[in-house]
Amino acid sequence: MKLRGLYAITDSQLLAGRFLAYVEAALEGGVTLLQYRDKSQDHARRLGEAEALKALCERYNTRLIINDDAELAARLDVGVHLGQTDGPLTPARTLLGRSAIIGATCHAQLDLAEQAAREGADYVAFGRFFNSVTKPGAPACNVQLLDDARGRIKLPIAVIGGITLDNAAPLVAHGADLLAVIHGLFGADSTAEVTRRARAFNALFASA
Ligand SMILES: Cc1ncc(COP(=O)(O)OP(=O)(O)O)c(N)n1
Ligand SMILES: Cc1nc(C(=O)O)sc1CCOP(=O)(O)O
Ligand SMILES: [Mg+2]
Repeated sequence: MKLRGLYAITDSQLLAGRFLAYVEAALEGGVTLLQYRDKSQDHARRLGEAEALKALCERYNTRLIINDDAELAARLDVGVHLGQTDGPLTPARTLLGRSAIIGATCHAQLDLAEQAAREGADYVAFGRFFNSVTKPGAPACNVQLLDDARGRIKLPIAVIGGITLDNAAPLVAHGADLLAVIHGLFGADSTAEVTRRARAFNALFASA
């Protein structure tokens, strides 16, 4: 499967009261990867929501990724996204198997991406590219890094942080494969608007 297009990420606060409706609206518009990102310790709710997302993803032929939690990913037989403090990639690969998608946060550091590649990641993520409402304190990154990554990084590249329809096109032009978006997708007033945004993010790849 080619990892290219919209990478939708959930946010439990932003999606409170409209969680599945907004996720399904995004899936209607086209989502290459869907990440379940919930930073709480409510394990029962996390399991229930992740199971519901897995069922939705199966209907829309989208791959589900769990943020931070390789054990939950293993329980559901889906992929995982690991940051630099979320545990090593190698045991996660052993736990999840060869066919699972495993992604790694690399901030603005190509050496971290090369290390993730050596350790068997399926994609690397760079960010944050713009001011992020969701994670304002994330280290900053710019498109020069994407130019530098060309030739050095063979894996699909996800970009993240403050991405909207107004600022995403240059990232795709500079080689981003996956646009990882929370607020710029789900910070919308209606399900119809979420679907429209998802379609528009995907259209950026069609014209690149
Ligand atoms: C696609 C993608 N890229 C980066 C992150 C950030 O991961 P991390 O640094 O572990 O921070 P948290 O998301 O866990 O707060 C991500 N989740 N997804
Ligand atoms: C979860 C996350 N990680 C980042 C990083 O730079 O590693 S930025 C970020 C938040 C992404 O949400 P939004 O699209 O609302 O800015
Ligand atoms: Mg993390």
